[in-house]
Amino acid sequence: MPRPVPAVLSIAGSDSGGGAGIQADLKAFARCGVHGMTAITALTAQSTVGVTGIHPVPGEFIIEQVRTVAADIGVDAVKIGMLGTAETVRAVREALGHIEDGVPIVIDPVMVAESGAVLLDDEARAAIVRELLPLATVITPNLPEARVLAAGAERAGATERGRDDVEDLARALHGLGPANVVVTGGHRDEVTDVFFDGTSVTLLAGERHPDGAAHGSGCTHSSALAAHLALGFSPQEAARAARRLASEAVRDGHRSIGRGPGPVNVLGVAVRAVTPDRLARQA
Ligand SMILES: Nc1ncnc2c1ncn2[C@@H]1O[C@H](COP(=O)(O)OP(=O)(O)OP(=O)(O)O)[C@@H](O)[C@H]1O
Ligand SMILES: Cc1ncc(COP(=O)(O)O)c(N)n1
Repeated sequence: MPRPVPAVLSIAGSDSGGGAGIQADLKAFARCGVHGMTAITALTAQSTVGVTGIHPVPGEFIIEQVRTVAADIGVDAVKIGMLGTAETVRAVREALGHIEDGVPIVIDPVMVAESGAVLLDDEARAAIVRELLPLATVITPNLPEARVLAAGAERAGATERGRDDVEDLARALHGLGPANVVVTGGHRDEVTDVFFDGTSVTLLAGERHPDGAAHGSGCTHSSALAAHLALGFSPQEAARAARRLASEAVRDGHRSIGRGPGPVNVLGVAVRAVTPDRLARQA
């Protein structure tokens, strides 16, 4: 029987502070109207201020999480976030073997948390480039992540271009194998996402919300993008929708939750908490 709504799988880390990682992914999936599922790669003890510990999930158990949901529910799109170690990258590569060919895969090459904590070691970065990027329908690095990945591409002789032009970065990253590249704009003044499909560059512009809260913006963006692919949108349409949703989530973000960069709020536009006071006023 066909699924009543698409089912989207996040293979990513847990943020105990609830701002990024799988916690952000599930909220973004709910906002997009798809059924969200998770295969957790690592537990982080994390707040808005920093990460005090990382507990990787054994590779075999990452594979088991994916195999179990794929066998029963099925998967219409995959989003891959924090991986952390090369062993995890290899396990995720193997886990993808349990998902049908042709299912869209969105990879957000998470390297550093908004708070500055390092979430990916050097060996894992090389493994992502080698084992996962060629399988991606879309990759969604932010500007610093794009620079790091493109530097690897230059060493491999894939590009001779200047590294600081964002369009050139997107082209260089396309050379690493993904079908489409979005370099997200959160780290640039004009906050324009740059989309490249191997033929042409499209600039995805929108409003900038300098006073918003952006912890989890990248996770929200890549999950919304995967959800829109599962809903049948083209990669470019999905990237445009994801940019809009992430931007609204930053605008509605909670700056006063925690002492560091506050979490995005992707459900803020749609949901109002019912408090005893509000309920009494309505009665
Ligand atoms: N201040 C902002 N105003 C509007 N949109 C924003 C803002 N900051 C980020 N975005 C949007 O959010 C999405 C994620 O971009 P960003 O570059 O922040 O990702 P990221 O750095 O990977 O996020 P994270 O901080 O979660 O790792 C993009 O579509 C981007 O345009
Ligand atoms: C588990 C996990 N995954 C991803 C991020 C990146 O998100 P951000 O850069 O917004 O902190 C994070 N902080 N934690």
